[in-house]
Amino acid sequence: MTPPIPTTVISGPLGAGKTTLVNRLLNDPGDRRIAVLVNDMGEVNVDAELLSAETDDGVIDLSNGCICCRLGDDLVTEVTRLAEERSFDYLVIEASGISEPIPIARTLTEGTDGTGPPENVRLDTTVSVIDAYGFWKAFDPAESLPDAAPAPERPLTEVLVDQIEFCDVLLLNKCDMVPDEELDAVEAAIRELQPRAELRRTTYSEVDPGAVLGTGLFDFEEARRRQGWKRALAEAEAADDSHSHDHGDRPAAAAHGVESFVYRRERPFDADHFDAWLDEWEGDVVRLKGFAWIASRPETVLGVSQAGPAVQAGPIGEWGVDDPATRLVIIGRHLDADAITAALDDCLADESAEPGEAETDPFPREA
Ligand SMILES: Nc1nc2c(ncn2[C@@H]2O[C@H](COP(=O)(O)OP(=O)(O)OP(=O)(O)O)[C@@H](O)[C@H]2O)c(=O)[nH]1
Repeated sequence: MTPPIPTTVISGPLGAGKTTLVNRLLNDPGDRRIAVLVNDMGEVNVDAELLSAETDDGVIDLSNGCICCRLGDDLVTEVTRLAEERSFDYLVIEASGISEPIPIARTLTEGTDGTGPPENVRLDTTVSVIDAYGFWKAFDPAESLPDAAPAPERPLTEVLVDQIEFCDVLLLNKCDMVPDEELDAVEAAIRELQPRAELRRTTYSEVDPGAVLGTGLFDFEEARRRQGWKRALAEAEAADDSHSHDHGDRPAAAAHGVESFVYRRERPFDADHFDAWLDEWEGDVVRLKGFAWIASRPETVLGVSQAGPAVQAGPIGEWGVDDPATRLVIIGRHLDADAITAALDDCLADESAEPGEAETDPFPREA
């Protein structure tokens, strides 16, 4: 059997420099023959046109939908067809700026409901291109985010956080537009969200093709484990402990006002108060994730995930063997950890209150 074709998936927010990177790869593929599958949201695939203007062939257009959701089956069909043609030996997929990388990786490794996984491709590397210049703006409540998001329930900040957290290689692009000091701050924040990926600072996505093609860095099992709540929290807590006891390499983050801490309490929240607190986001929390214990549903583990202003919270299981306890990792810039801790403490349920169902239950809540 012929070996499966290695594939790199490139994600990143709108305008970050993905097409610029793909053009570079097409122009300088080394000894590889590359095909590029481009996903754009509009009916006309602008990216495919920009690319095909520079190269004659090898660019395949998958438009008018998002490959991370609606076009999953099309993605499998198309990569299978391409791989069968064998007129190339490396596949690059450029996702649209609003595509979430996890469903794409899942489609390529597990298939969709309608299809099995494409057998003749192998996910080799996931790359995220992040715009250093636009980074803080995505979290700034004063900035109006582009309202291009086709799925209002999935705000772009949340997609951006996914793109940062789920990648093997992260290109921090547009470094020419940002002073070094500010770049250090952006990099420190990204490192809090994504400690593992190979991070490179780039201008016009200039990178050695070997850094993003054929790296062999994608590890499906590892990627799946990373998505798990327990593991994510355990790692964040370990990092938080090392933070307080041994400063390690974290002064860089602290020096730029980027920090993270873990809020732990063995007392449940009042559901309405906690829900109201989640609404009061003031722009300093970049990311919050973890488990919450809610008085109105004492058996239920409430998973909480906030990316910038976007909050999701809903039941993710029962406490079972674990003693119920709230543990939230909070990452942000210029955070006032004491004030946040005090505000969260104000949301704790009255100790004399009897646990039981609330009349109105604010959870689950979607972003
Ligand atoms: N100054 C500067 N401009 C850049 C850099 N990288 C890309 N650009 C420009 O930013 C714009 C967007 O770049 P693209 O490569 O099209 O971005 P994209 O991520 O493919 O954008 P979408 O397809 O809309 O999601 C273009 O005008 C690029 O020339 C960079 O490092 N510095």
